[in-house]
Amino acid sequence: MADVQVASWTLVLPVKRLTIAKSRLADAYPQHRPEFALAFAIDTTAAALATPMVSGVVVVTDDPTVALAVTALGAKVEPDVPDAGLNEALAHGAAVAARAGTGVAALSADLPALRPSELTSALAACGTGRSFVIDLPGTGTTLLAAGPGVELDPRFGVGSALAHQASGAVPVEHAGIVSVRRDVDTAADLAHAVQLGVGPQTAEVMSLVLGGVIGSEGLAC
Ligand SMILES: Nc1nc2c(ncn2[C@@H]2O[C@H](COP(=O)(O)OP(=O)(O)OP(=O)(O)O)[C@@H](O)[C@H]2O)c(=O)[nH]1
Ligand SMILES: C=C(OP(=O)(O)O)C(=O)O
Repeated sequence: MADVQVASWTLVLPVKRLTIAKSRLADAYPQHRPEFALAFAIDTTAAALATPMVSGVVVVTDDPTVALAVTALGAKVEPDVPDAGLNEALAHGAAVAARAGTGVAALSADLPALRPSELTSALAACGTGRSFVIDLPGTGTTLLAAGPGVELDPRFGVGSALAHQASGAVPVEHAGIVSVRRDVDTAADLAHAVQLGVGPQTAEVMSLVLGGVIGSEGLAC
């Protein structure tokens, strides 16, 4: 737990257009890749909104299906910055989120196993400055937090764990927050998330896949 805790957080979740999202799942799940991307975003948003320390969620997306689904859950939607990429989208979302006067944290929207209790632990470990959670592979970032009034300064992308550390953000203790660290990029990541226990939308798409034509798409390990 951080020495001085931030009581309330507004989270910023980025979601690409479903037509292009989760391209690394395309080989294993050619028919259900967009459905998985949508399901991950919904399950992540729902878990974030069910976390007591989270007072609001801003989803940055240009995708109308995602926008409709997350609005129904209670999230606010902000449009993407055209052709600017992930960090610009997050910086824009963070500027909007900061109006709440809370801490602001960017959270990957591909955490289908996310548990509110573990997100609570991760946020409780974030200080009043900038903190981040390293993904399970150990090189990326799943959460970047900034206390009230502190600029988020997101540096997501390949090697973002090192980039965030080099920019002065403090890594959060790993123990007990596996669901916050389990982002799903590949079929093997998805198999691991299923083992941890995924949210209802992802479970439903998975059962569609498993009930489909055996051999055309399957649970890769
Ligand atoms: N709004 C927005 N979200 C983005 C953008 N780029 C990535 N994201 C989201 O950021 C999160 C992490 O991105 P990636 O893991 O690279 O996801 P992805 O780009 O869908 O996956 P790949 O196509 O396999 O690289 C996912 O929730 C993406 O939807 C962007 O330019 N704008
Ligand atoms: C965007 C990131 O990675 P990935 O594409 O693996 O989700 C990151 O870890 O900063």
